[in-house]
Amino acid sequence: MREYDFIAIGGGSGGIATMNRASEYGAKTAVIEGKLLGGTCVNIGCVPKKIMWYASQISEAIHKYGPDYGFATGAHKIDFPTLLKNRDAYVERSRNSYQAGFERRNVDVIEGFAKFVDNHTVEVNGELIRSKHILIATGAKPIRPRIPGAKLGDVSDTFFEWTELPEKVAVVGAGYIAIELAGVLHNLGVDTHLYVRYDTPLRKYDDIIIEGLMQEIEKDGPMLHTHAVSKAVEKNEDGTLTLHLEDGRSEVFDKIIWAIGRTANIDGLNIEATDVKVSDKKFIIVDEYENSSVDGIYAVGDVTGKNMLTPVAIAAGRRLSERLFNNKPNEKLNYDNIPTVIFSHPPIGSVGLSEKDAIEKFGADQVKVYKSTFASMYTAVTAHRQLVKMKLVCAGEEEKVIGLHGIGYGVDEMIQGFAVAIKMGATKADFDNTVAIHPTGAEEFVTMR
Ligand SMILES: Cc1cc2nc3c(=O)[nH]c(=O)nc-3n(C[C@H](O)[C@H](O)[C@H](O)COP(=O)(O)OP(=O)(O)OC[C@H]3O[C@@H](n4cnc5c(N)ncnc54)[C@H](O)[C@@H]3O)c2cc1C
Ligand SMILES: NC(=O)c1ccc[n+]([C@@H]2O[C@H](COP(=O)([O-])OP(=O)(O)OC[C@H]3O[C@@H](n4cnc5c(N)ncnc54)[C@H](O)[C@@H]3O)[C@@H](O)[C@H]2O)c1
Repeated sequence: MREYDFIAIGGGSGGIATMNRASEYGAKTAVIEGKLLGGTCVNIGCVPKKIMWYASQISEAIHKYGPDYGFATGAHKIDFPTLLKNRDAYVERSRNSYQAGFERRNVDVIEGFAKFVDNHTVEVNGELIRSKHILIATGAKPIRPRIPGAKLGDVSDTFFEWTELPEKVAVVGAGYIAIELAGVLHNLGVDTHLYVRYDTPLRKYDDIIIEGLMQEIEKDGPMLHTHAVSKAVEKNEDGTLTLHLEDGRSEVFDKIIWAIGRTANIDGLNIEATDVKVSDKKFIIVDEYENSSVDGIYAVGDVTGKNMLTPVAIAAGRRLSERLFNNKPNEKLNYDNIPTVIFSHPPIGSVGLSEKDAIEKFGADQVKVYKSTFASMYTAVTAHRQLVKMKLVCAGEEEKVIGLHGIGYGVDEMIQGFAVAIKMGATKADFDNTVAIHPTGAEEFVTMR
């Protein structure tokens, strides 16, 4: 039987980062991966998505803004196979880049699906592997609605397998993935319809973001269908799909994408062979130190259901290894003020509390809000003037900045630095004391009155 100090079940963002860090302190480690190293982010998530987003940005620049900058209009049609070839080659290079790091640090890679035998042993390809510490980092997977014909639709995983662009697509959902994929398809010229269950997408976000996104959608698409509850999908003789809603509405599409959330990926893990507790929604229950209910078994990343973002899985895993193998017994990830971006059109960035959450937490008299709306200079000279909307949420007499939100051109690249300031406890006065960079969109965050 092979023996290790620490093994990761799952070679995605969390598993890889955790084992790499542990091995730097001398731990004997292995990453067990059943499919492709790099997991969701590298193969069917952040990376191929961002490349598709860049492609859609280029398309937007050519067709929407280009003509008013003097560039010729006309037949700039996307060559989809070229995009896919270059996207997939980049993904493969990213995946292969892990190998050198593993070799340098002596991390073993075991190809195959792991399943638990007991609290300290897993089985892979018929071989038993024992480890003092075991990390569950098996990620999450997309869910489909429980309605007739749901299987006829795609999910984000299968979206990345498309070899041609359909003419007409329905995207069902109101979160990150729905907004991002609908935006990509719409800007690549696909007739895209977004179906949400309530009034707007992204309902958990600050009002200013929802307002900004709704304005853009109403002005420029994709076509939004609100109060839309899917009832069934039917395949037609010509191969198209009809999406039926509860209220009797229906429409025909070439493809339907479900983007209605993700659930923990623990099927086949034989978690029942351990004493690890899982939540009603099948996420692994962990404490603030990423300990499961069993001594020596931990979980990080999407499988815990906490902030499903790649840098979160990485940061939590690295801190876990610092705690276990570098004598830092109190090391853990602080989940407050995690910045995040939605790669919509225009992009959205957010860190800290929304105005609503801040008022709930501190009371309305303790919260002061600064807002700004202006036309992005990039679009202002064109017929497609696009607004940038920004908000600072401040608390207490000293006006500590506890929330920063924006939607607009370039916002995706603005948020990271401001997140550092917020993490350090910056006040509105600190923002005001920072000299602006002109002409940029970001300068607005330090000049609001
Ligand atoms: C379409 C999409 C776009 C996204 N875009 C972004 C983004 O822009 N920015 C961002 O921060 N996050 C983004 N995310 C989220 C991000 O991909 C995840 O938060 C991140 O990948 C989580 O890492 P993880 O290690 O927890 O799991 P994963 O990366 O999912 O890795 C889990 C791995 O475990 C393997 N596995 C599962 N079971 C077993 C088993 N029994 N034995 C062996 N191996 C097993 C799987 O094959 C997988 O490779 C996106 C997600 C999706 C779906
Ligand atoms: N840019 C990024 O960082 C990025 C991009 C993509 C995904 N992610 C991560 O992946 C996670 C999962 O993304 P997601 O978009 O699948 O989930 P999500 O939780 O962000 O959104 C799911 C949405 O689907 C809606 N919904 C649920 N059931 C529905 C139904 N039956 N019909 C219609 N709508 C329904 C929900 O109201 C919710 O708005 C995100 O929470 C995020 O953490 C991050």
